[in-house]
Amino acid sequence: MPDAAIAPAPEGAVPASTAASLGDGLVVRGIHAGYGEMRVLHGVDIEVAAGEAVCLIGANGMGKTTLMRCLAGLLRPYEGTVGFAGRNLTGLSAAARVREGVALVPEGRHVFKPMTVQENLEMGAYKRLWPRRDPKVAADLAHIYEIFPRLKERRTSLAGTLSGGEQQMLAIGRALMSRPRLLLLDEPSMGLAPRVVQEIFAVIRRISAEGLAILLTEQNARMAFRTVSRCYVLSEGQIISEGTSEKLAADPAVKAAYLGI
Ligand SMILES: Nc1ncnc2c1ncn2[C@@H]1O[C@H](COP(=O)(O)OP(=O)(O)OP(=O)(O)O)[C@@H](O)[C@H]1O
Repeated sequence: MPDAAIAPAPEGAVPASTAASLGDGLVVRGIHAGYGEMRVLHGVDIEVAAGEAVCLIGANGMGKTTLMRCLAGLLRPYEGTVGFAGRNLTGLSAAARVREGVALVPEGRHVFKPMTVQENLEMGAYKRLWPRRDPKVAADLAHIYEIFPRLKERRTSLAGTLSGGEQQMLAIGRALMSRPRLLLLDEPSMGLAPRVVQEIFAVIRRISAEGLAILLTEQNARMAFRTVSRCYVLSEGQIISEGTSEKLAADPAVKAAYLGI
């Protein structure tokens, strides 16, 4: 995982007026990104206001994960800017973005399998454990165990022995331990049974109601519409539609492509 600082952003790349108008939110402008010659994103603009829950809907391979990696600082875009809470994050490393309040729950979970559940959660708070232990870490751990009682039961188990749903809960809990102001969730329903997906989305609704801004990606539009207020539709690396969940859920093209109706 690249952790070194990536190229510094051009001065003032996120216009102050735009950043100010979004207050504490996320402002993404003109992101072009890909992998060498393989161009995936072609000028993506999105916004998430403070405390808002937004979904990026898209089928397989449309570039959702590529955008999330650009937002989290794991992939350097060819062009474009990422602003959050009025600050330009474009040139910052992934670790620096965590310090700015942006946490990613990656696609495929990526929990630390040889470590226990509790050790995984503490890893999410590593910036608060060293050089001096933040006394609030214990209270945050208790809060995560209250949200996910199953993780409390399994706190001494190795993460590699958890089910897929439990690993997803752990990945979310680990991200929350950094006390983010924006949570990026990349396809939290992937590979999970419908009952477990319901459980995960109930938690996402709860943490959203507690005031955390959320940007999630999903192929599962039905569940997303019930969870977020606004959505963007990403197709072949471009935003082709956006609006309230209500509006998009009623759009015949969206229904046909993402709801199978
Ligand atoms: N490391 C990589 N190197 C080269 N191409 C990649 C890499 N990662 C992804 N791609 C390609 O980039 C395109 C977009 O992939 P991305 O993972 O962003 O899509 P996605 O919308 O998240 O889809 P999925 O739901 O399958 O994860 C795909 O064609 C994919 O094959």
